[in-house]
Amino acid sequence: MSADDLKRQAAARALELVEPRMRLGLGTGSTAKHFVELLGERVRAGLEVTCVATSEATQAQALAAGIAMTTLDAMPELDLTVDGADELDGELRLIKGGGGALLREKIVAAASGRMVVIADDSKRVATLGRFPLPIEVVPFGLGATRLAIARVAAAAGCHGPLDLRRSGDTPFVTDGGHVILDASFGRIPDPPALASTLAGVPGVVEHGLFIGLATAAVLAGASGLIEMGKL
Ligand SMILES: O=C[C@H](O)[C@H](O)[C@H](O)COP(=O)(O)O
Repeated sequence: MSADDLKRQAAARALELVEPRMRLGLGTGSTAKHFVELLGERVRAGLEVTCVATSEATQAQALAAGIAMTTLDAMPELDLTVDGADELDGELRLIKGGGGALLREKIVAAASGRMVVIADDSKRVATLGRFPLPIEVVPFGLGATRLAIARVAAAAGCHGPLDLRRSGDTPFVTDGGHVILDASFGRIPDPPALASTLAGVPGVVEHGLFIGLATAAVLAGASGLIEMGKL
């Protein structure tokens, strides 16, 4: 079975959690894309839900699928968000932002009563950090912000290059107009400590550590689905 088949299986399991009239957050990435596709099929068959997207890409996909979309301004509380992840550990702590959507994803997850992660089981790690941690920063003062991040990260036991993400010949720009530093730490010994110290660096808009946000996960692997937390 391909990784894409596994992602779809995880998405299909999460779809079972959706009930009529729910307020949903829709994630971003190749796994969340399956969820939006499957949700669209249910909506076209008569299911009523209202959704908020975590990126312009997901917004466009959802609208094309016929899903009713709104904003967190009109609907500031959501019942359930279903989203992918780049890594998750045994405590449902995540690294997100491989697709650059971490800021909106975190805002939407924080506005949701539940956040369910869907992924293939290759995303499960013992210690976060193998996947480079995306850190969204404002372009102004990038050099100074990068140095400050390196210093606070070292104090939290994290060392490694902070690479400006590129899209071809130019820096990758997020939906919010910011840029991303991908931090190749290898391992993050204390994710909550790093998360809080990064949040205090001027110029850092958000980082891809999601701590205490995911309430459950569905991981699809060759031997079936593994569920973590309370679905
Ligand atoms: O910014 C992107 C998101 O955090 C994605 O949810 C994450 O990168 C996982 O994406 P995928 O399902 O494509 O592996």
